[in-house]
Amino acid sequence: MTRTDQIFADPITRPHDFAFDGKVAGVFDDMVGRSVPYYDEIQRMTCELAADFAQPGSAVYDLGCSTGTTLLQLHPRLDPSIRLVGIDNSQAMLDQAAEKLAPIRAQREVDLRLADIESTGPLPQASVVLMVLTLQFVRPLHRDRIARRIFDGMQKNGVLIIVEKLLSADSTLNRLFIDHYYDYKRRQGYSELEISQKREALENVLIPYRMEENVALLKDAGFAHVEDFFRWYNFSGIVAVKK
Ligand SMILES: Nc1ncnc2c1ncn2[C@@H]1O[C@H](C[S@+](CC[C@H]([NH3+])C(=O)[O-])CC(=O)[O-])[C@@H](O)[C@H]1O
Ligand SMILES: O=C(O)C(=O)Cc1ccccc1
Repeated sequence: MTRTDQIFADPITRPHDFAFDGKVAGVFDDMVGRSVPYYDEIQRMTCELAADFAQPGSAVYDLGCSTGTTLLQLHPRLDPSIRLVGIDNSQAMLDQAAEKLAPIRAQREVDLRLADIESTGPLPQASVVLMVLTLQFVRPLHRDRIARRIFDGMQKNGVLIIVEKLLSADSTLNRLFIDHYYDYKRRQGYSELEISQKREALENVLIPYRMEENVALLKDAGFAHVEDFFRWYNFSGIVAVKK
């Protein structure tokens, strides 16, 4: 059961970096639903595309699976021979995911693993790998290696789907996109204090790339075709196909 996000509602006396701890995990579905424009539609599109490319007998990996929202929505669209693997480095998130995914475990193999994406090994039998709002939390130094490792282990005709917050290459547009994004947060009921305290907490941990940097990252890793399938100001969805 998810509660309303009040994490940044009161003044914070000792500022600290944003962490996916127990407090955040308990309100995460409300937080992400009110903080990411078109979150439900992004989930739907991600699941549609994942189902298009998921091959029977293969595995679908969700890196940074959080509370298991994507895996749960994916389940009814996939052949029962397909194994679901959720990876996250927050035990509190995985506890929420285990609860949410319990009902489907009788029908399919679901593996939830506590691991750091920056140091996990190859992902065997992957036809689809998802990173929905996760790559942006990986330290830039590690992003190339992770993309290459995902590509190397992936089956032919497989896909990597990433959803990312973006930086605009143009400073004026960048400011305007962020202004419109904060207007969106206000419409979702977040106060000025909540918006500014969360911005500060995320500053060193959520590091957005420009669209061109993400495309180059995926192409350099080996993906033959890279295409954006979603865009709302500074949020994007990108699908990368291995031929
Ligand atoms: N190095 C890492 N290794 C493993 N997990 C990590 C790492 N860094 C961050 N995470 C995990 O990645 C997730 C990012 S949230 C994903 C939303 C979800 N995909 C959704 O579609 O609802 C995005 C957001 O909150 O904006 C968190 O659960 C972290 O614990
Ligand atoms: O709130 C933000 O600024 C975001 O980019 C989305 C988000 C959602 C949940 C946790 C961290 C960031």
